[in-house]
Amino acid sequence: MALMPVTDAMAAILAGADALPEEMVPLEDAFHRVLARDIASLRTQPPEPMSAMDGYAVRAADATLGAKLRVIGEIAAGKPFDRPLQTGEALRIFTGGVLPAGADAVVIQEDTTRDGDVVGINEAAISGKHIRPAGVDFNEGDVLLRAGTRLTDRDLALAAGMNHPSLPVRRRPIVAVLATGDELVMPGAVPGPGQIVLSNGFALRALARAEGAEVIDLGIAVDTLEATTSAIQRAIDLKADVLITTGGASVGDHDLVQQSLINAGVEMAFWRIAMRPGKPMMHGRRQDMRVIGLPGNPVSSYVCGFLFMVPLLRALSGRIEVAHALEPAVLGRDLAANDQREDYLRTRLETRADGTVVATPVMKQDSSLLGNLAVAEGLLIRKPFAPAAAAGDSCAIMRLPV
Ligand SMILES: Nc1nc2c(c(=O)[nH]1)N[C@H]1C(S)=C(S)[C@@H](COP(=O)(O)OP(=O)(O)OC[C@H]3O[C@@H](n4cnc5c(N)ncnc54)[C@H](O)[C@@H]3O)O[C@H]1N2
Ligand code: MOO
Repeated sequence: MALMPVTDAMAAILAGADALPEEMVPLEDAFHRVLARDIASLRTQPPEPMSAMDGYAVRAADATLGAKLRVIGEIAAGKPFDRPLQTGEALRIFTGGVLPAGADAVVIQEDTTRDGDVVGINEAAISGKHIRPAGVDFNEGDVLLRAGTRLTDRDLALAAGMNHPSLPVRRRPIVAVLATGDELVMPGAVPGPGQIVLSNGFALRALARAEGAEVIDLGIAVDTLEATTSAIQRAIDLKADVLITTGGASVGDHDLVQQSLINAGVEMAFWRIAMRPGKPMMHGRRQDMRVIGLPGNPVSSYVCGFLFMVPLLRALSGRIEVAHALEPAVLGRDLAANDQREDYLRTRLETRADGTVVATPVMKQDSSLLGNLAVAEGLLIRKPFAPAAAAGDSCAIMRLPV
């Protein structure tokens, strides 16, 4: 059977992956959530011209070097003055105070000498200086946050400034993660003969959480059709949007995931892709639940989770950009010609003084090597049948999360 190209696999996984429904959340809970709609400002900021400094509001034409102006009152932030400034007058003003009508400049207090209700001007005023005009930040109706944005800390401050106490965001995708394999024990246990410690789920759940997902750990299913099918049924009962399985994806007698998925009513879309690591990956759907069946090898499961699960979660979250960014780099060592599988090499990255990124793939690329995966800062992509390449040749990389 021909292996499915990586781009076709990605397209199949993303087909129809529309954004989940929207919900309103208080601003305090909106960090890193994805906006469901464009957000327009409910107010103009600042609403009126305001002083940027502590000093004196003046008419620039009056406040020439050596001028003496009569101080007629005081303006603090939130306490405007109720009459316009006349010729020869000044108003004591503080940062954030509303500039009075008639005034067109602020002289900072360091450039003045105060004597009773008279202020001496030691530095001529310049019209407009130290004034923040109304709307200099934004105006009512300005759309400053776009649907599909993953809200940063600064976005929350902006939304607050625009007077939004809550924001419409997309529901978080629910991701259920199931490990399969008789040989698996949890970290901290004493493994029996031939047993190994489960590692895949930890990276995959962290990856999903970092994309804003709500995560359910379905634990470990032993290698029987009954145990695997009933764990898959739990994901269905818990209304998972995405089910991630690891292991049991290949052709061995104990690789039961595909049959268990079919038994649980999942319609399979593909099995086996032209990719290394990750060849036995599979994908299917049961109504709204999407399934990505990842290989058991720890590196294969992580690389495929990074490559396919992350964009799927971004699409379900309504993000504008779902694909991982590709960056240009140069090879740090020679590479042999590639075969028919698109290769995702675990690579160290180093940035030279001139900004060039040098990608040096780790020497051992076996898909069981957790140590080499942990030291890798990126993945170097080699197209199927790429010819041999030499150190210094250009290449393309994706950065792994930090
Ligand atoms: N005859 C063939 N054999 C294999 C092929 C093939 O095409 N023909 N493909 C190989 C490739 S490529 C991969 S990748 C693996 C994947 O196989 P499975 O998805 O069936 O994975 P398992 O056999 O269940 O496990 C593989 C390996 O990974 C360990 N494992 C499993 N789950 C976890 C976990 N949660 N945490 C840590 N380690 C885990 C498991 O103990 C095995 O050592 O198949 C090749 N074989
Ligand atoms: O393709 Mo498998 O994922 O290399 O070990």
